[in-house]
Amino acid sequence: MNEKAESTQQEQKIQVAESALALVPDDCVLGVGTGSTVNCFIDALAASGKRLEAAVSSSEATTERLAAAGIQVRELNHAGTLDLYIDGADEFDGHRRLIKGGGGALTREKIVAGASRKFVCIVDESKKVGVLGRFPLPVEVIPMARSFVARQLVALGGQPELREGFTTDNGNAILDVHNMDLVDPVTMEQRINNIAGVVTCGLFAIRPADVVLMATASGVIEF
Ligand SMILES: O=C[C@H](O)[C@H](O)[C@H](O)COP(=O)(O)O
Repeated sequence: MNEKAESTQQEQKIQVAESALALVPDDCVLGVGTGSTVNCFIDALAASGKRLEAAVSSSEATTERLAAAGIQVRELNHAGTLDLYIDGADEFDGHRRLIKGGGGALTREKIVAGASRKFVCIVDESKKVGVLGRFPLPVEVIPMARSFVARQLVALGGQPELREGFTTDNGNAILDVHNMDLVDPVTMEQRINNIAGVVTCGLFAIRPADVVLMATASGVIEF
C-alpha cells in the first residue's frame, strides 16, 4: 500500500471510529475489541469524555490502551451481559459475517462478542468482500495439537501456515489458513471449531455482527 492510500485508510479508521461513538449509550457496559481501528475508537472515546459503567476488554493490548486513556476495565466474569460490543474486522461480507484475528485476538473477541447484546463492527472500505477468504483465516490452536490440527485443515481444503514467533494472550499458537473455501462460512466455522485442539477460528458467521459501519471516501455506510 502506498503512503497516500495508507493515510486515506487511517483517516477512514478515525472517521468510522467517531461515528461508532454516537452509538454508545451513557453509562453502558461496553465491550471493546482489538486492532488499529479499535485503537482509533478508544482514542475517540477517551477524548469524548463519555461516561461508561465499565469497559470489558478483548485483549491485553486493548486493556493497556484503555487503562492509559483512564478508562477502567472490568473482568468479563464480573460484568454480566454487555450492552454493546465494538470491534474491527479483517474482512466482512454482505451478510455481516466476518474474518477476524489478524492481530491474534480472535478467541477473546468471540467470547466478548458472544456476551454482548449488540455487536457493531467498524471497518474501512478495504475490508469488504463478496465471499470471505481472501484474508487467510486465523485459527487459534493448543500448541501440542498444532500438527494434528494443520493436517485436519488440509483435509478441509486449506493451506495452514504457522504464525511464527507469535503466542496469543491465552498462550496458544495461530495457524493462518490460506485458500479455504468459505462459500458456506457457517458450516466451515462449525467444522473447524469441532477439530480437537482448536480453541476457535476467526470466522464470525454463526454469530455475525449486528451492524457493520464502513467508512468510505464519501462517508460512513451502515450494513
Ligand atoms: O485479532 C485482531 C482483530 O480481530 C482485529 O479486529 C482485526 O484484525 C482488524 O484489525 P484492524 O482494525 O487493525 O484492521
